[in-house]
Amino acid sequence: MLRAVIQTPLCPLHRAFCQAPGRQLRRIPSCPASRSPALLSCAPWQPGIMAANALKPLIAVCQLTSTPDKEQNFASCSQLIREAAQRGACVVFLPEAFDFIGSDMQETLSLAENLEGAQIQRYAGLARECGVWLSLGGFHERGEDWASTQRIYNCHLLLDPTGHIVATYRKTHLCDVELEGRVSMKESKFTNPGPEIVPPVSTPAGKVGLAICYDLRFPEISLALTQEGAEILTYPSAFTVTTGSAHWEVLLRARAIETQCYVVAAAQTGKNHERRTSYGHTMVVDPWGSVIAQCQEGPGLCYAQIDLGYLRRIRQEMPICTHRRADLYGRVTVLKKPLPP
Ligand SMILES: O=C(O)CNC(=O)[C@H](CS)NC(=O)CCC(=O)C(=O)O
Repeated sequence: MLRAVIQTPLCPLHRAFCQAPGRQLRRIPSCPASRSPALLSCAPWQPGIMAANALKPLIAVCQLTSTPDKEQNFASCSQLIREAAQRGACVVFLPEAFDFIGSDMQETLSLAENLEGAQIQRYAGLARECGVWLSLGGFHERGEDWASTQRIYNCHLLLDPTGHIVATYRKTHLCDVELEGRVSMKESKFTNPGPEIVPPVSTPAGKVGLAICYDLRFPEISLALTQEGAEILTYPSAFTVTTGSAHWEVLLRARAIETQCYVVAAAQTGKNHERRTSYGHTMVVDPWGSVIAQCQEGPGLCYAQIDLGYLRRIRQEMPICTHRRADLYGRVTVLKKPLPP
């Protein structure tokens, strides 16, 4: 029983309960993380659980309904980040377009800022104040070439608890998709593709590989990041309802299973503006492919504990990375200097 408790990613409520000496671990029905059957079992508190929890850092994943109103979006994000920090999360993940979702291309371009702008400054302040790492998925960034291209980048930033930007990844696969009568997206009309894949970054939860939304459909990038040492793959997203209901969970679990990484996917949910609704289903998948946390409908948070011991055991017991046949199909890696297209 103790074993089951130690291996179970406990939500912060469970964790708090579990750490109280002599208490029973109980299901808390209002907790969105308590979906998996393992979380519903009762177990007596035992010494050692606290130590085991300390080795399994807690992460928080945010689900939002961004609109064109930047102030309102910041207020929503900061509330979630504060709540996550209070519950003890060390890394907080925000979805693609956490800053805003414009109602048309012109509005999107006019609301975009550069990395030195007020928006990122405010998030740096929040990271410092709360003492957390922040994964800011999909910031609408006016890059250095803004004046000449009049296009932005879709930029995923990682901030450390001092508010420093420790990594920036600019979305490399742009979503140009036309499903007649249902979905129409032409991201390349207002976005430049990122020039490179960024090596994973060490955080207290593990080594984080950065990607964004539509990148999820390209297993090559997840494999390249894993071969560079990633333990946690991140896909901050704003999936459509049509494609999300068909593909979202399958793709996330497939990426987790084939790379043996944790997969963290913060998502937009609900009605962003008159003509846009996002799929939601923010989730965390473990390296075995189990969904260990998931948000309900609407804005909110879910939590998971990252157990790198569990990840290592899976990779040891099923060492797929040593079974690759690079002699047959080549090797996918992060190229320091990408080849010209
Ligand atoms: O444009 C913004 O403001 C924020 N960015 C997005 O919403 C992006 C580009 S349009 N959306 C996707 O990539 C959806 C992918 C998707 O739905 C799929 O792969 O099925």
